[in-house]
Amino acid sequence: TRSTRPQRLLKAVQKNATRGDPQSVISAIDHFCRHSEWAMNIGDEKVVNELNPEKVLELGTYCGYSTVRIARLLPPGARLITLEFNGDYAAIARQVIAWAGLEDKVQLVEGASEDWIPRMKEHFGIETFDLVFLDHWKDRYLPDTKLMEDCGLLRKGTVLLADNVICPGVPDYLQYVRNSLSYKSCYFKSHLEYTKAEDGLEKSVFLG
Ligand SMILES: O=c1[nH]cnc2c(O)c(F)c(-c3ccc(F)cc3)c(-c3ccc(F)cc3)c12
Ligand SMILES: [Mg+2]
Repeated sequence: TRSTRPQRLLKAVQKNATRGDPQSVISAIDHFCRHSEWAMNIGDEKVVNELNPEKVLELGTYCGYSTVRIARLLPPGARLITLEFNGDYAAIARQVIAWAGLEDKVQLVEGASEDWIPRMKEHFGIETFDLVFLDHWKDRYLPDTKLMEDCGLLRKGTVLLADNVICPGVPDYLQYVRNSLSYKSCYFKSHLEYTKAEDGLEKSVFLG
């Protein structure tokens, strides 16, 4: 049967990127998405870099592109936990992360965010996160944010970074973080990855 897009993306990484070189993995995926097939990676334009997180949670791994983008910048000892619901995506992402040589910094967990968020403390020994990147399913952004609050995983200063707040859009989440007294929120206008359509990131700091 015909290969899947994630499988073709992985082949492009293994063909064009250097093992152990995260930047070459990112460039290979960007090239694949610009010149071969669009894929829902956050892309090379939507960027927020002034953060220095030690403990990062990523909701939605897909093929591991943003995982590599974030993990390559983590200092020794810092950790990124990434949750992926789709087993096929998770299998590809594991190989992309390994090709980048970042498996020591990244823990990829296959399963539903709502099942794993309540288990972060007892299963991973994580008290609170410094950064949460929301890039999974638009209908889960708000409930998972409330669940993280209820599980005590957010501390004063934790940054929530949400992709696709315009396209496809997450109106209920935006309304919440922009109107809640518990968040300081701001919008980073950009474009839908590899296209001219508007999209952007919402950065929301939890105030405790
Ligand atoms: O679902 C997503 N999760 C995370 N990031 C995403 C992302 O960065 C995207 F650009 C898109 C997107 C947006 C526009 C479009 F035309 C196609 C896909 C999606 C998405 C939206 C609706 C779906 F039915 C399927 C995929 C996602
Ligand atoms: Mg996205």
